[in-house]
Amino acid sequence: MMRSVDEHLAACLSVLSPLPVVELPLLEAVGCVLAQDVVSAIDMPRFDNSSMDGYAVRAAEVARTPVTLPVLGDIPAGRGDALELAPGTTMRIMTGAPVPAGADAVVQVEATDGGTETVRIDRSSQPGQFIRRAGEDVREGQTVLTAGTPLTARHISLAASVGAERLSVHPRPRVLVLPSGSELVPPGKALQAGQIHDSNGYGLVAAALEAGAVARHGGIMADTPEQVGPALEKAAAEADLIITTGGVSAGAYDTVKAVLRELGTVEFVPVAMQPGKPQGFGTIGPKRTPLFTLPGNPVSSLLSFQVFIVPALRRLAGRPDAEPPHRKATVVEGWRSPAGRRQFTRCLLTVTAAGPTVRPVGGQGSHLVADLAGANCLVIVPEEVTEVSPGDELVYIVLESGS
Ligand SMILES: Nc1nc2c(c(=O)[nH]1)N[C@H]1C(S)=C(S)[C@@H](COP(=O)(O)OP(=O)(O)OC[C@H]3O[C@@H](n4cnc5c(N)ncnc54)[C@H](O)[C@@H]3O)O[C@H]1N2
Ligand code: MOO
Repeated sequence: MMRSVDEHLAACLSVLSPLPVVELPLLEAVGCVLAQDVVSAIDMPRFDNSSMDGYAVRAAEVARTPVTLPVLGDIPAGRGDALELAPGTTMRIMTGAPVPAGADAVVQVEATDGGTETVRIDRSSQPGQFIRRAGEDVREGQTVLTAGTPLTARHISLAASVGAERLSVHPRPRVLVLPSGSELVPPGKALQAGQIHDSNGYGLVAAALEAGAVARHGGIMADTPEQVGPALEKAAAEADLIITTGGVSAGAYDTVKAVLRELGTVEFVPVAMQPGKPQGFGTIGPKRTPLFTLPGNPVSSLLSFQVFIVPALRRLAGRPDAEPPHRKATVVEGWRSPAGRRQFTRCLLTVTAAGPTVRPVGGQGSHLVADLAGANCLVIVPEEVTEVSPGDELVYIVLESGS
């Protein structure tokens, strides 16, 4: 009995919860989800300060211009001693410097002769002009960032402004990718008869990095229980999520499946999708580390990552579940799809003035990595549809957000 894509995803997500909260220095928290509100201990601006390089004045004293006033000193940014502007005088002041007591406006230098002993002021000023008031941005005790916020540069900048040095966050999930197969050798090594380069290991680590995880290639596992067993146990201790590929269908050397039957609670289920039918998910080891066994075919493994592991990583990282894909495009060239299975068709999405259109890219065999690299979206063909025709409107998933 096959499981639907939605049932399998729900089964995987039901055992996952956000990773325990850690405190991280600001720059390590970028991309993580904030787990605790950030409250400001200070007003911002902290003190009334000038927004222009110029002269601190009493507005009433420069109402009629030109007027010449003595300059009694300089206030650079960072000056901290208590200052008071004597009546009938002025002080030079720089952008960001504290406004002296008694002054209620700043005249920008361009409206003066720029003098340092005395200054001629050519333009009158309103009370409050060019003064940034204490607390007008943030009040002491104000919550500036709320738990649940995915932290971007804007949020890190704000946290730094209020002096937060470390933030409580859900950490980035640590993902370990373990491809299996005695035929695999890493790129860079010469291929002997019967061998192929491991592409899944690299593709999946790249996909996990793109999804915001801390991802690592854990090395190729040959199809022997002596390699697979210890590699999985070690991974269970080190990672927050393990991905294996290969060795899970009906082959005589499907070692991953055989070893996991002994090791954990991993369930192997055919899922009603194409490609990517043979799926496995469960937990292993004392920490109950989640583990996905993805099919070995390279296209199937990357596509399964999109469908099941992207949502799983969101859950671990403390992000809310994404909305199901809903954007639609118009098909310009038809194709066939198997009955009873949800097909994820590699397509080229083109956005024109008339709206988005899609056409299939190359062959749909799950070994065709070149054609996958040429696609930029996956079109979702519902289970009951067997024939896709030009003019049909179908939902699609964009493969890379950055392109
Ligand atoms: N008798 C059956 N045979 C197969 C079935 C089936 O239902 N009955 N399902 C087919 C489907 S669909 C898929 S998908 C694959 C899944 O097989 P495995 O997950 O066990 O993967 P392998 O057999 O180890 O490898 C499949 C294929 O992919 C290549 N491969 C594996 N790992 C990598 C890698 N890291 N980098 C690049 N290429 C890799 C491997 O050489 C094989 O060609 O099973 C079908 N068979
Ligand atoms: O399901 Mo396989 O993933 O079709 O190639």
